[in-house]
Amino acid sequence: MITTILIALTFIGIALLLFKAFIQPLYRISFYTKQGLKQKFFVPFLGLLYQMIKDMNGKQKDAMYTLKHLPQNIKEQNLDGFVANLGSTPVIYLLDATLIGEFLQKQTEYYQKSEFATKMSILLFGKGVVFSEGEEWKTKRKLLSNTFHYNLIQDQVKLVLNVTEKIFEQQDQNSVCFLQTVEKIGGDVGLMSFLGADINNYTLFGQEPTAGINQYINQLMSYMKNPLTVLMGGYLFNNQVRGSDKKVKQGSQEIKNLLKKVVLDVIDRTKNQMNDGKQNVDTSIISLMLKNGQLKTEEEIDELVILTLNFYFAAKDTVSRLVANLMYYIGKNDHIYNKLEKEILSFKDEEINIENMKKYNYLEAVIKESLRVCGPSPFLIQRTALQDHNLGKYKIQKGTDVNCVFIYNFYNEKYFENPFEFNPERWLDQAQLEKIKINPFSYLPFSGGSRNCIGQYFAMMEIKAIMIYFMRTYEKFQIPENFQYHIIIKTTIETKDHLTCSLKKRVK
Ligand code: HEM
Repeated sequence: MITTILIALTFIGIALLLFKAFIQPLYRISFYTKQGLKQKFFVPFLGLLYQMIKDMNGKQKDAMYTLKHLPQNIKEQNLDGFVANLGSTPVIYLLDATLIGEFLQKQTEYYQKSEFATKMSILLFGKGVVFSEGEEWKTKRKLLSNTFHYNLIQDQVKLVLNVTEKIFEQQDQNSVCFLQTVEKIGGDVGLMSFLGADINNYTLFGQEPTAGINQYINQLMSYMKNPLTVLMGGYLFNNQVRGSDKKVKQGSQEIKNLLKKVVLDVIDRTKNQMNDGKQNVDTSIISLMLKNGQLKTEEEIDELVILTLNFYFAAKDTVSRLVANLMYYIGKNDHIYNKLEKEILSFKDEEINIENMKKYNYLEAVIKESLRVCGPSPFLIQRTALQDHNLGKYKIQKGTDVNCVFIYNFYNEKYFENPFEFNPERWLDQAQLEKIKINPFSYLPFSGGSRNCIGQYFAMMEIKAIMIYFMRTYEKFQIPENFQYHIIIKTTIETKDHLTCSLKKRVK
């Protein structure tokens, strides 16, 4: 009897698995193939992710290899998009720039960030602005936009330069890891500009906070990769079943506790300064919120802690990946390095401020080219359709996931001549610029529409300040011969080994 029940249960289990792995996703995908979208990269449960993992671990050593090479095949050059799966959900990957543009305009009305992409982050760190939707997102975005006003960014250049100098000085000059150094700069600058606080006056897990957070992220990444975690979604975490579930939760709580301490200290300091009649003591969000009569309740303070975390990760991870990759490309292309060095040194006696930064045309071109070739955001955080609607000529069903594959256009001959070449000149050449401008949605390293990157101007200023400081301070570095440029996916796109070089200061 028991054997019969067991056999029956096994059959039901297998049938359910086959249904979830093949029948349901393929049936839902057929709704889109019938409308003319190609089915690509269908793999039970993993979909396109499988191709990226294969590219990352295969001889290509580049998680983005297939997506970058898609438009090389002439038949694939003018695709609207393709449909794959993630779990049993169909995912439409938009390729055509005009369709991407339309999606970005419609994103807040018809979509929200997918549960798959956001669930764990929300459980650990809350929503903040990045994972909020609807009215809640609008309120937070409006509040944050105050801190990104042009005048405020202008005031932050000095802060970025001071932090950059301090952190480069702290490194062992015989072995400077660009990614880790800029991660520290990005994180510190993010918190100082946002909160007006120096996080280095505190400790986390018995070490300096940036190191503590990095240690936690590594632990979190192995936790997320665990097959049981993947299979059970948030269930194990919610019920705190394993030791690792508890450890991951405790870690996130300690990070939040640390930031709450920082926030409370800054609130006290700012209130005291305000009472002393020092108006506009600083331009941090805390001053702005206090002036607006906010930050009176525990809830408001907790929400600010979460916003701070959003900010910290957005500022730390993106800018550091970009600068580390930029260093690799200029390091291996002498003519580009020399031209950049010449431009930066030609202004070496001028103050570094936002106005003077406008003169560095070649630097701007190098950054734009880095964002194209090796930027940290080749696509969006996945979205889920909230209702049936039309996108271009396609009918999109509620529950379908959609993503924009920006990198497809970055590597498309239609917009970028010789797209595999790292060529900053293209951003200074009128004919090539015309080609890029054929479609305003072909180049969106910071995304577009109302949910574009709120920190994009801040990021550009920060990258410029770091690069100007670096080139004024150090002589040309050599990329170690054994360095492998192996692109992987972690929290964003980064290299497996981190470029680490010996640096020599210029003689003044
Ligand atoms: C090279 C640097 C950066 C790149 C390439 C970049 C790119 C992006 C992209 C593509 C998005 C849209 C994500 C999505 O909707 O799925 C985004 C959103 C966001 N970024 Fe950035 N980012 C950079 C730096 C920064 C910095 C320095 C900050 C803060 C100081 C920041 C703060 C944010 C925030 C808060 C959002 C969410 C906006 C919202 O949902 O309304 N980013 N970023």
